[in-house]
Amino acid sequence: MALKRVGILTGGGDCSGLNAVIRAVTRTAIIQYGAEVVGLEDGFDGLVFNRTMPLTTRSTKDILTLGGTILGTTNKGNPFAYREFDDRGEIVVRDLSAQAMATFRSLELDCLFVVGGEGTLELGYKFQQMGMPVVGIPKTIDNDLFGTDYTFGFQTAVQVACDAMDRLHTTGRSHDRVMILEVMGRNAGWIALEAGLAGGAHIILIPEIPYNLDNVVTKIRHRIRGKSPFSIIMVAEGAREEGGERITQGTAGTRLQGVEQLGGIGFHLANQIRERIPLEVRTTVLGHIQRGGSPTAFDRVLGTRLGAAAVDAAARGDFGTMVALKTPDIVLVPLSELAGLCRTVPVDHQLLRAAEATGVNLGRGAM
Ligand SMILES: Nc1ncnc2c1ncn2[C@@H]1O[C@H](COP(=O)(O)OP(=O)(O)OP(=O)(O)O)[C@@H](O)[C@H]1O
Ligand SMILES: O=P(O)(O)OC[C@H]1O[C@](O)(CO)[C@@H](O)[C@@H]1O
Ligand SMILES: [Mg+2]
Repeated sequence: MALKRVGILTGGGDCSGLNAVIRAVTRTAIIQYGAEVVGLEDGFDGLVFNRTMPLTTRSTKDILTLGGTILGTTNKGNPFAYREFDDRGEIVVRDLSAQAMATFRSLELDCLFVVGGEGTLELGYKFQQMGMPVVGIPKTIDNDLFGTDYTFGFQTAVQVACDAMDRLHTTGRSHDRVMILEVMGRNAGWIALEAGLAGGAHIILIPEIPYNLDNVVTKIRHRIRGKSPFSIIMVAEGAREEGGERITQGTAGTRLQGVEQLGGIGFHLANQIRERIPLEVRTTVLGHIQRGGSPTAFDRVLGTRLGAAAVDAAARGDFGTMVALKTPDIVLVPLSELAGLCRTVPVDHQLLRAAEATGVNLGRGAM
């Protein structure tokens, strides 16, 4: 189909590479199809409240290397259950999806490119079912989307976490300490696992494998008896002890989201370990540093490939799909196959085998 006017929004937590995607969509739509491109601001809020910005080759010319998203984003603001404070300070929940559909029609868009993780893409799928032509583009540092080898943003987050590990190694070794690094990932351990392997962690704890504390302590004691007494532990924010609960910071600050904010396992683990070993224990929480800053070359290339392929898919009329990396190709996956699913690390994954084969303790089984 001829593309005249297309829209794009970015939703969920930001990550590196979002601007590479925005640039690729904009340039492909203009250069290949002569279309106009409309940016929706702050995720689906832009669609609900008609907040837009024109995107051109000029306005996107210096953003390939830029972190964040020039469109803005939010991990709140579900238009199907929009939470706001009323005059009395009480939370009211309203369905604003019809308002979003009305904006879409008034903007005379041929389609909407929805760049997001599983939460944002589920919303995209709901709008697709209401008649909006949607093409999804998989984003998230968590790498927890089915259907794609990798989401963009993940490799950059892993690189940042790996750099942090390298630095913790030198200080940990110098002081003979146990150094714990807590990383993001929500309910998936991908960042912890890949960055832990890349950074030579001695212990990696992920949500998919509740850890046995005795096991962890045994590994540390084993190292204390050896020639390198220090230990480096990588722990995912969603990790928990066998029989224990995930540790959270309560609900998000504004109370408008209701989603649990994870974090705190690094300090909890430090307290658990400290009592049982003769070394000092220190915790570093990497936090949003993983999401900020310039994307790695891999994420710039992946974002550019996905953005270009998404526009080609729209021009063919392939709506209700997500563009995805199936190495070495970019393929299309139906949004219906992804909705509501979260891809966690399978407990028999080869990455786990490689970790244990090389002596990394995963909080389970032998050292
Ligand atoms: N299961 C769900 N069903 C419908 N809407 C959801 C669901 N989970 C989250 N949302 C909404 O989707 C939006 C973003 O969700 P979420 O925070 O999960 O981001 P995401 O797109 O998955 O990206 P990331 O996980 O990288 O932050 C928010 O508006 C949130 O309210
Ligand atoms: O930006 P916020 O609201 O603190 O969200 C943090 C969450 O978002 C992510 O960075 C991306 O989904 C998770 O890894 C993390 O749990
Ligand atoms: Mg998500």
